[in-house]
Amino acid sequence: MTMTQEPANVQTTEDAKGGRMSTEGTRPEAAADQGGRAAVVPGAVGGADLVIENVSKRFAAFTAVDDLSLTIPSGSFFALLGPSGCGKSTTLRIVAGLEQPSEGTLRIGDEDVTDLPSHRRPVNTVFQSYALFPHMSVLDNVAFGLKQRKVADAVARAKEALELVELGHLANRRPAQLSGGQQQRVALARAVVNRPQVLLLDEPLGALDMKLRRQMQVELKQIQIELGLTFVHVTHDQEEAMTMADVVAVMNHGRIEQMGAPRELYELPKTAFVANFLGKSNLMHGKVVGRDGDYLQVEAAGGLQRVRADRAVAETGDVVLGVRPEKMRIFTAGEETVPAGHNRLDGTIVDASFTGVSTEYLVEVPGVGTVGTFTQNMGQVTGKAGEPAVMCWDPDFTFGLAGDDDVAAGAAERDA
Ligand SMILES: Nc1ncnc2c1ncn2[C@@H]1O[C@H](COP(=O)(O)OP(=O)(O)OP(=O)(O)O)[C@@H](O)[C@H]1O
Repeated sequence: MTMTQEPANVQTTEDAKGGRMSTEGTRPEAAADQGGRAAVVPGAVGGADLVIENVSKRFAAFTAVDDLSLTIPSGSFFALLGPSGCGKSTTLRIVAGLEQPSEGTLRIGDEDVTDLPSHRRPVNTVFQSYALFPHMSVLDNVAFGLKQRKVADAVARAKEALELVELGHLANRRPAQLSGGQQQRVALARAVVNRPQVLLLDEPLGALDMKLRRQMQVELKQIQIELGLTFVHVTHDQEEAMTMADVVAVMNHGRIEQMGAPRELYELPKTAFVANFLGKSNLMHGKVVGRDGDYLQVEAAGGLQRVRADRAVAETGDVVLGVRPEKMRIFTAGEETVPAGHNRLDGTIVDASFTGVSTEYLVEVPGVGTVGTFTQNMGQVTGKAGEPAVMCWDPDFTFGLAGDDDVAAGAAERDA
């Protein structure tokens, strides 16, 4: 592919009237360069709050983004996580200005950017496809946008950006002479060389193999911390979102199901979709039948289970109880030592898979279905398929969801 012009996502920092951006006042690192445009001093730390208010996007009768409101704080690493088709790329494209919202407004810092064309927004996007110019050196690729705008120290800034992604030594190569991971770093250097206030990343690591992907996740996070920029990262990879982001928003059908720090979302999901899509959960229907101090007593799986009231979305009536597989212990029936007050399930092992580090069990529990758990390999053998088993867990690990929630929601999407 030969590209003859700067990609549309490359930022300029002029506003629509041709003057400097009004956000300059909030960015001490901004300074005038040639041509009267705003420039950013290399090495300075930037970033701005991104505020999305009541944004919807309809394609004919189909609603891809449904009344989305959120604030992404300056300098944070934010992940939009969701299955294919949930509307995350459309959201990113709206922020980038590549798609116009049907309704709603967007602000970056103090600036309403809803009607600003893409190239006038203080954002840059890194896509899964690197879109590098094949006939140019790595350095020229990174310097291209700055040179187009006649920025005085374009080459020096491009070199600095290449150093940031640890590719300074390959500046004279052509993209075809780089690995996929290296090409993606060049794309990243090209995106950050202007120091945009918000960097958008649309599945940027999607084309890389798993090992490189994990390595790049760590590096991207380090670069974000170093730059202090607001990063908005779109991914369908749960582990990627949790590893990298300060805040994760789980999207489903154009809406945010839940938003929070990765640990908070994982430990206390508020919907079955989040419980199943972000890691695995064992979910079971139950009914609140009483209260014991801080705990709700719930009739479920043929016994009385407990959940802390402050970890349940409803305190009366039908509920769905959930627990993560790693929070449970499993015993061969008759050999169980279930601590007092712990929740308990009785069932029959249908599969025991030894994986080296652990043994993973699938246990059929009457009234619940298949429950998954595992034990770390400490040399013990707990049981095999066909044998009765007992599982238990500390009730403090239980979470309570709405009684009419679909216990299968999000599981198929997670495994897709
Ligand atoms: N230009 C368009 N015209 C019609 N429908 C569209 C258009 N762009 C996106 N859609 C639809 O909007 C929905 C959301 O698309 P979007 O690309 O935002 O999803 P996504 O969550 O990023 O998924 P993926 O991970 O597969 O890219 C999809 O059902 C998609 O088919």
